[in-house]
Amino acid sequence: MDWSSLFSMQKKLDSYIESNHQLENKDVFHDKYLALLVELGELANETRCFKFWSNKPRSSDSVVLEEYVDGIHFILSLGIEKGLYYHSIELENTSVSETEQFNSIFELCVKFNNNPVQENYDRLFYNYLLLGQILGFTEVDIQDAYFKKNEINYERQNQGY
Ligand SMILES: O=c1ccn([C@H]2C[C@H](O)[C@@H](COP(=O)(O)O)O2)c(=O)[nH]1
Repeated sequence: MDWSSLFSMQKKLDSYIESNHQLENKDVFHDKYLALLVELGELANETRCFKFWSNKPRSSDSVVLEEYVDGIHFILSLGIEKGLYYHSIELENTSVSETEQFNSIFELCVKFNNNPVQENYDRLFYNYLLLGQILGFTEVDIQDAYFKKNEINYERQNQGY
């Protein structure tokens, strides 16, 4: 799957948001890093994968997918901040649980924040895509949902969000 169109869409959205908030000269890497951690928490909450104490069902696939692509936005955006790009490689089949994968991704986020180099970015991006696969989404599902959410993000900016 080719991610280049998403990288260029994200670059345009980020520039639009930054100019809308007069942030062109501010380094927002650390805000975006925290935003990604928050999105990961929100996504885990929608899946309820770790809530062994509750019988309530998880949110619908469409709600989980929308939350998932918020994370894609911030991962793309963090790469763009550092001039990094993800070259797609085929995902392995895995029997790792959702909880284990979330915990790995939190760790990979910390590593990338401490040392934002290509190798750490590739591992973070790859493992986030693997999480998508574990959650049952295809890369086409993910890209389609990204396109929709990207448009919603423009609408929100135009409505004074
Ligand atoms: O510089 C930015 C800031 C925000 N978003 C997008 C990513 C998510 O889709 C959405 C998150 O916004 P909240 O719903 O969490 O406010 O905003 C970007 O793409 N780039």
